[in-house]
Amino acid sequence: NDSVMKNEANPNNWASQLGNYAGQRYSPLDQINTGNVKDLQVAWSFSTGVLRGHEGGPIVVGDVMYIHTPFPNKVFALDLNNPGRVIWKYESVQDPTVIPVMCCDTVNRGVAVADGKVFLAQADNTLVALDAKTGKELWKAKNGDHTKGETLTAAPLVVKDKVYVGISGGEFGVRGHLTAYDTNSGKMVWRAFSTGPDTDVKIDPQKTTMMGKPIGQKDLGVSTWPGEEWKRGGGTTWGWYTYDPALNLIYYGTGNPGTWNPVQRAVDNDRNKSDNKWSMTIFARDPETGEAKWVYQKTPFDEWDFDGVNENILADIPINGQTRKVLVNFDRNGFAYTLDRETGELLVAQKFDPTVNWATDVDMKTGRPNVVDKYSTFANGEDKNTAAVCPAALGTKDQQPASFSPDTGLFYVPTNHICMDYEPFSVSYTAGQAYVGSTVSMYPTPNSHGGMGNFIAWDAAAGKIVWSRPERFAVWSGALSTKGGVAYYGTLEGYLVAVDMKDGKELWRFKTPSGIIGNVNTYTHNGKQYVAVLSGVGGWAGIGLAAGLTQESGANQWHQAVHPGRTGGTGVSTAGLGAVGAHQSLGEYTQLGGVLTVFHIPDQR
Ligand SMILES: O=C(O)c1cc(C(=O)O)c2c(n1)C(=O)C(=O)c1cc(C(=O)O)[nH]c1-2
Repeated sequence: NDSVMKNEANPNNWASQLGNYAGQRYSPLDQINTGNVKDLQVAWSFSTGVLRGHEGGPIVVGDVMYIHTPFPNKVFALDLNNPGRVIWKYESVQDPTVIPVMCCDTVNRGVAVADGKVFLAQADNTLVALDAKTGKELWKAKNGDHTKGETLTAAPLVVKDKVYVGISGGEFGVRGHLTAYDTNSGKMVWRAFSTGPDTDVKIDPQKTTMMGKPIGQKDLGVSTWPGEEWKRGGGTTWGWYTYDPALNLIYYGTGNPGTWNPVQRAVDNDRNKSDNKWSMTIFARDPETGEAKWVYQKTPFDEWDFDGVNENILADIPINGQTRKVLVNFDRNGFAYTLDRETGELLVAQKFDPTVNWATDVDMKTGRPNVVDKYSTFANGEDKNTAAVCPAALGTKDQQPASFSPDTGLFYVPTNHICMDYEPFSVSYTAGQAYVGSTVSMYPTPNSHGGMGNFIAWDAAAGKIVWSRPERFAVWSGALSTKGGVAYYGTLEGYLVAVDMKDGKELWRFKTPSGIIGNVNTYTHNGKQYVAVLSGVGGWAGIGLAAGLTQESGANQWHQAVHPGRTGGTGVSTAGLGAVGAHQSLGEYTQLGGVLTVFHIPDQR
């Protein structure tokens, strides 16, 4: 899209959620740098008036900043010439019965701005286009049905004359898809499913490649599932989407394969027949037609809820002395993958946390993980209670997007440091009811630094951690790297932290009003650089606070919701699908509340 490219090319803007089509979350601004970041102070702040988890971040185009909230998905256009003045406000009317079918808090990862329009994907599956000047509704499209467990949380992507949206609901047996709508009319142009026959998935087995070769076999999206399980096969698309204009390919990943109980997804009780394709898969698709150019499945036959939806960051980096056009993915499963983004060739697959134990490594010939039996939750055709799997279902990284700096050639990655006990059980499918089929409890990685997060620098050519900073809680906020040599991230306690990109040394921190699960952005206004972030604790990591699950009673209520008919299990430790136990003490550090905070160096210009 010409307007997106033009806005992104101007470093005064922060034009899209991930900063640019490549998803790099890097800014060439350097007024705020390693020498002066210690002088950063609050310039202004703005309350969104909404509680619960604030993901995503502010978009800045020219003199206007656009921010959004979790359900009910308000959007504000703010005047930067009169900081915080509301130019317009959009507030949808949504059926609140959408809230209980959102698995991991009522989050929204932000709006897209293109062609004078603001695109918002509402929780209730409405995709709406607003006039960027006035906030008036231009059109609406219906992308799903929450009574079947379908919701929207992901940020839309605009390429040329189409806007792309995914779908959430993997925990409700939703069948995932990515859908393209015409930006002018809101008419659906194509929809590509994640499971099912090749025609639905837009795979041509003779042309679409996997590990460099045509897939060959037909309809693997059906045959790798027992019976009709693919119809409730998850593979939802609630993460981030990136785009390479030169190759004309869009990239995104698919989530967990429906129920978390692997037995119900096994063909003939044989894991080797049960890849559950195309869940947990990176897709490279033609944006015009949706046809899949290549695919790569990271976790075939998932047994741990390692959704493969994390952002695919596009970068050109030297590998073995040759500059390669790569895609780098920090997966929930704890492996960081470097692939050739034109062909899907797997170049590097290494753990980005050494404590990851469910697989020893990735076979570079087949691209498949070598699973450690002890941590499998499936054995001899039966489900198996398994303790001390690392990472937990929260993943070594979840939705929190990483950053790539072309200056250092390194990736700056917010990570989790949490393990789990996993107890699968049989669950029957009812549309609109949770289809989880596992009790999970989570806790800090044992025998480690005691905390539940790390912020790391990663070399994607070597597959190695360059430096790592331990954090008390999961680092659930998106990172920013800058030409000024400073990287930023937020913590669940609410600190915005600035570190030296060279060695990870802390340069500055500030406690914002609530825990940060939003993404840090930067822009300039009237020639001066600002850093901005949304606070508002929540998301899956903060679900205990967001949904009031820290009390035993609340915990059991949630437990009952996802495990109807069962008793409270071990109470608080398994609540919120296991996330509450891990982050039990979060309430000692922060409370709910959505606030935008904008920082500057006061005496700069
Ligand atoms: O399977 C799904 O459809 C689905 C959706 C979402 C979502 O839309 O937020 C999450 C997850 N799964 C999930 O597995 C997960 O870890 C998660 C974390 C978060 C969050 O915002 O903190 N959302 C989601």
